[in-house]
Amino acid sequence: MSKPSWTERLFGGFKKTSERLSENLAEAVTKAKLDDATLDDVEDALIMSDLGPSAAARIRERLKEKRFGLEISADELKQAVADEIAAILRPVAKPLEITAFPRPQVLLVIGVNGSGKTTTIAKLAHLFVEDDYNVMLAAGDTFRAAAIGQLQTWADRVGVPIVRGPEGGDPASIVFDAVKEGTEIGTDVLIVDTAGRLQNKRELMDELAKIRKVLGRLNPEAPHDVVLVLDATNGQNALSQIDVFKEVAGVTGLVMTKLDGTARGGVLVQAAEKYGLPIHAIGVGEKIDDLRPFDPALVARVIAGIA
Ligand SMILES: Nc1nc2c(ncn2[C@@H]2O[C@H](COP(=O)(O)OP(=O)(O)OP(=O)(O)O)[C@@H](O)[C@H]2O)c(=O)[nH]1
Repeated sequence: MSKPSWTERLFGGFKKTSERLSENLAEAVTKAKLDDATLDDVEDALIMSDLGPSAAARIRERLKEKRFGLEISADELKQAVADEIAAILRPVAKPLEITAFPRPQVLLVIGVNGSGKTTTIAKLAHLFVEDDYNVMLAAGDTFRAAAIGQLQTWADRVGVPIVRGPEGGDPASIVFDAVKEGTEIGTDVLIVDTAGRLQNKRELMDELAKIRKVLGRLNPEAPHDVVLVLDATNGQNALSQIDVFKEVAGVTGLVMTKLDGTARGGVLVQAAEKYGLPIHAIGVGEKIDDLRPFDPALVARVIAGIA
């Protein structure tokens, strides 16, 4: 059997989310014409699918403006909802671009333990390597020896160099060494793993501030990107992490992981609507090529359950 295409995997990954919304929308259309009762049901369906009250109300209003009193089938409704979801997602879809000069472009990757941070770093490295960039990793999560080992394994698998220090070592000095070494060997992108311990905001803030200070000495523009990795299966909790990390770490963009196997993919729309932060990519599996740049029209269709 041939390997499924990325689109097929995306549909497969989002299956639970799209089934939920698609069923809820189909149930909403019990009358031929779009009236207030149907719009209420659509709004409820969107909220139940984790799109959040604000995006749901916005989509309801847009549908009302465009279609009120007109005949609409379940399929047309799904398409109309997909169009509105795409309109919310489009402004935030922004792939990570390597534009920094001087190089390397420094990406700090943050997120709570288990969010998929390490895997996402490896997947991003793989994407950049595929685009012919020279990539280096820095093991700035020195809190646990296992985290350093895990990143090393991924670096070997992807075939990129890694700068690491001992467990409990100083992340800022590892990042400093990495930028120096990266500059010498012509690295385009330096991806820095960090210990995203939200349990202690102060410690995390201090650690990131120190990394920034050290980086700033080498290149005032660095870090160029502060990417927050979120686990979609955490639903609303993932969204509250945005609030905290925005305040603590100056997040510049998001990657949402584990959109496969959750019915909560709607949180992606909620995140887009509520925060307006760039969404760089989405993760739909554990394999190295299970991360792709974020395509709003495709994702909107998948969420609305249009094959
Ligand atoms: N299904 C699925 N699993 C994922 C995805 N991304 C990561 N994972 C899995 O989630 C688990 C945690 O991923 P890690 O990358 O180790 O997460 P981390 O945030 O670095 O966590 P720590 O290693 O505990 O700091 C691993 O088993 C990954 O394989 C995804 O998009 N989909």
